[in-house]
Amino acid sequence: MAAPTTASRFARPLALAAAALAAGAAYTFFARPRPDPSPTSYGPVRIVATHPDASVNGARRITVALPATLAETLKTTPPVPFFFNVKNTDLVVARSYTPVHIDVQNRTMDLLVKRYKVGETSKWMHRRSVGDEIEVNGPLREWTLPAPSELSALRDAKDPPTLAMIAGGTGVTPFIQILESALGHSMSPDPTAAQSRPPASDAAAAWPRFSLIYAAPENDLLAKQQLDALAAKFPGRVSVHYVTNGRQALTADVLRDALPAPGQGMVLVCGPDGLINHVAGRRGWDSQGPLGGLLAQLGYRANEVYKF
Ligand SMILES: Cc1cc2nc3c(=O)[nH]c(=O)nc-3n(C[C@H](O)[C@H](O)[C@H](O)COP(=O)(O)OP(=O)(O)OC[C@H]3O[C@@H](n4cnc5c(N)ncnc54)[C@H](O)[C@@H]3O)c2cc1C
Repeated sequence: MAAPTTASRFARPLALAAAALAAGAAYTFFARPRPDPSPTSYGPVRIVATHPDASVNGARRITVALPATLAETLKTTPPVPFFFNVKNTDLVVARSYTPVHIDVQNRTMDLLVKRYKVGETSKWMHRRSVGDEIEVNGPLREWTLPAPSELSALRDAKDPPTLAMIAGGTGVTPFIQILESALGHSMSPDPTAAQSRPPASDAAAAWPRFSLIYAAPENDLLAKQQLDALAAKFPGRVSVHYVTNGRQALTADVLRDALPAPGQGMVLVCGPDGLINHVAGRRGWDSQGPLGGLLAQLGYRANEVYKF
């Protein structure tokens, strides 16, 4: 047999090396396990259900399976409210969504996503199907709800303090999350998920009373059935007031009736800019801005109010 030439002697090892490199690169791109989602990195979660919200035309409840590490984080009743960023991989933009139900037994969480006609990511989310993976980053927090005992504004409170929440549109989602966490009551429409929320153990549970004012058109009230069920289950502890005939119907009288008096609670406001301006004055880009609007007229102080 003829001795191999120098070229053919190197050809085989080079080919093997090239194949090994290619395999390594393929492993890096396709086979290496991607990290679970965390506050510092995006990771994949799989959609296991997606259904229209019963009360809103144009909103979907999207249930995703939680990877083990994320399920552990959320099982220990993390401080609320928290949200996840979801990457729209068609446009390489991200939008934030607030989980409205965590199921610890089945290791899932529900996002409630309203579809905006001119919104790209909400429409993209509505087009996702069961089995699709989405990239999420979280849980993230801009602010953490304190217990009443942590608030200097409540030092002279005479009544059991009330946590009041004023929401417009999808601004209700952090409040649904706070209520589920505080009361250990499932906010899933699925009755089999009723016992799957861990008992509340964080600052939210320390609030004796909750009052939610929810402003949105009648056919735009997200999770209305769950909110009504909550008010029925906890009479005296939870009250829900709907304002369905426009922002102008959110008057000082409506607020006076539904809110704790100044010094007797805390008021959270979340929704479109117009609603926040009307109720509590303009929020700064990276600050709360001065308290204004109806709450200032009614005598609340800035340290009793938080604007999302
Ligand atoms: C911390 C946080 C939590 C959020 N949680 C949720 C949630 O649980 N469910 C949910 O559906 N959305 C939530 N949002 C809003 C969400 O992140 C997106 O802004 C929304 O889905 C629209 O994105 P888009 O790309 O489809 O539309 P965009 O192109 O961003 O906007 C489309 C149009 O919708 C208007 N718009 C966007 N968001 C709102 C809003 N919240 N209220 C009124 N008008 C709005 C915009 O002004 C614009 O005219 C949250 C936002 C933040 C910052």
